Amino acid sequence: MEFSVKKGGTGTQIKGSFSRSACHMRRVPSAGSSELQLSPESPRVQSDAPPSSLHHSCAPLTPSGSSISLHHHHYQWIMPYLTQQTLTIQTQSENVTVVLRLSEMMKPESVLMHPLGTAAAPEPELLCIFGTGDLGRSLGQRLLQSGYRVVYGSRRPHSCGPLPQGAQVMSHAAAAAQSARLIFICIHREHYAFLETMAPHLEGKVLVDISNNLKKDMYPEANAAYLQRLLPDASVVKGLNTLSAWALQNGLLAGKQVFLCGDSAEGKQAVAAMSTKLGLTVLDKGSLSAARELEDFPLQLFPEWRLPLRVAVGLTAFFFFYLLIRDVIYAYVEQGKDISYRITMALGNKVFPIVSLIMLSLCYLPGVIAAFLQLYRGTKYRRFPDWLDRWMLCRKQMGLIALGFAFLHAIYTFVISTRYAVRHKLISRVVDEMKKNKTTPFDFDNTEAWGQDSFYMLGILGFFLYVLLGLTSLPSVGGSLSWREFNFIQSKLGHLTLIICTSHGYIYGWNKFLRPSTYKWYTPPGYMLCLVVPSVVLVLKALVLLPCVDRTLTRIRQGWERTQPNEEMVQATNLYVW
Ligand SMILES: NC(=O)C1=CN([C@@H]2O[C@H](COP(=O)(O)OP(=O)(O)OC[C@H]3O[C@@H](n4cnc5c(N)ncnc54)[C@H](OP(=O)(O)O)[C@@H]3O)[C@@H](O)[C@H]2O)C=CC1
Ligand SMILES: [Fe+3]
Repeated sequence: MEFSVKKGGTGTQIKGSFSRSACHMRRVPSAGSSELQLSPESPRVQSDAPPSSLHHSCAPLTPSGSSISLHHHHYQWIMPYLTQQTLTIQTQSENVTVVLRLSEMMKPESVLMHPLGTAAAPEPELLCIFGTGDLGRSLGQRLLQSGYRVVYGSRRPHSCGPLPQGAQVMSHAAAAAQSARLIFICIHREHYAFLETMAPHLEGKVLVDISNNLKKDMYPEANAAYLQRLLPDASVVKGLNTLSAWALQNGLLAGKQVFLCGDSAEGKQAVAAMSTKLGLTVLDKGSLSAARELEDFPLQLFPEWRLPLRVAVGLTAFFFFYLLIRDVIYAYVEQGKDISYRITMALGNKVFPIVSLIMLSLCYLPGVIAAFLQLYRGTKYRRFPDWLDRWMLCRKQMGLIALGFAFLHAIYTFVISTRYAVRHKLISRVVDEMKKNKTTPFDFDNTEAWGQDSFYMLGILGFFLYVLLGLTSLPSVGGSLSWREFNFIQSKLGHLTLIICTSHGYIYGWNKFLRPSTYKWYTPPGYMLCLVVPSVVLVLKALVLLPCVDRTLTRIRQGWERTQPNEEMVQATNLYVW
């Protein structure tokens, strides 16, 4: 922050320093130059607190009046020291511009030196809250801590229970009659009706509707719209309803995003300014007609996770029962063996990688479907079908669930060979071989060794890339990457991960594909089934990457259209363009 002071005067100069608790200024005999420079010790002061110390260098004052450019936060702080001076204080921030122009030339001897405490600081803004319930109390406490004055409107001002220290409480009408322009309605919607009787008191006020409902579509109109209908002369702003009393009380607000909507721009601006002071980040959602959308937000339960979770649960259930029948029940029925102990570990370690690989490929499938759709239509200016849109929007969640399953697979793989059943099988095999008097019980199969080593290598590499993809999908990591870097990792490395993991699956079954015993009850094994989707995705992706296809697709994505739209088509297309 830079300060420059130009002060009218005849060779007068001021030397001084400002600090939080004191101000020192003194006149210094003219040194002959013409400007007074104020240069703060810390060049960038962004906080609410005034600069801890501003040392002003000496310089004489010019005859043109004085001006100091300050951040508006410092304006209140510096004011007491500048009373009755010929000073222009200009503070510029997004929405505050304060210009004080005092008529006379600055007379340094008239600078009042007094501690900050005794200065006539402007009174903090008064805010009103209707309702002394959980939310009302927590909100009031937070507002008081942020430097506001708070007055409550209550049905029972004398018996409404403990309220935050420093707040006043009175009847609704008396509270509304106070100077507060913003009134927070912290009352359940069912009780709004009484507010209609108070219409004259609430005329011109900004009413902040924070209410939520217990479920969607409980009422024919949004709560805020209902409030506006009851009180047409007030400006209703819907917002802050995604906050909870608990978060307000515990101060967990910094950077939290809140939504606002309302028909009065001034009303919204006032609520936004207050919210910013509370440390919240405000997002304007437009007019009051968006109120229903805002009221539905707190009722949502992981909306973007719903589809991926359903897919994951569906696939897990399907493959679990499929493998249960093929492995455990088949062995019991056909061979009379009870291997049900495999349900817990062996079956799990088959289901998890299968679901993981299918879900990973489902992250990349919508991308290639979209590419083919654009190629088929010859334009990018037509909306994708809704199902494809929704699918594309939850790719990140699909990927993270796939990563979770891959983690489980990795952990299971570590312990699977240490199990009793495996050790027992191994030892019995050795003993059997010895009993049969074989001289070389441990024939070394080079191909088998190659196959297993490659299988593990691909598994480890695939898992590493999986984790890398997962990490870059975190907002804090992804945010630090450029778009090209992010795209490289999520697209190029993503497809590489898919290739490696699919190869891992192929190598697992490389010598089993043609064996008739693999197809128990004429069903293919799980790992074969799970290779279908990734293989299809990779083949389609390879087709998209063919130079002739890629060229056309790139042109389409740059805005080229195969057919010039005639008027009729434009009309039809307009329905799809977004
Ligand atoms: N609690 C939370 O975390 C959140 C709550 N909200 C919303 O805030 C609103 C208030 O919630 P909350 O504070 O939890 O609820 P409470 O039940 O704790 O408080 C509601 C307050 O409304 C007043 N009230 C009750 N009945 C009537 C009536 N018949 N006429 C007039 N006033 C009445 C009372 O205050 P008095 O006795 O002083 O008149 C009462 O304390 C609700 O709409 C809720 O959806 C929104 C986000 C989070
Ligand atoms: Fe594996």
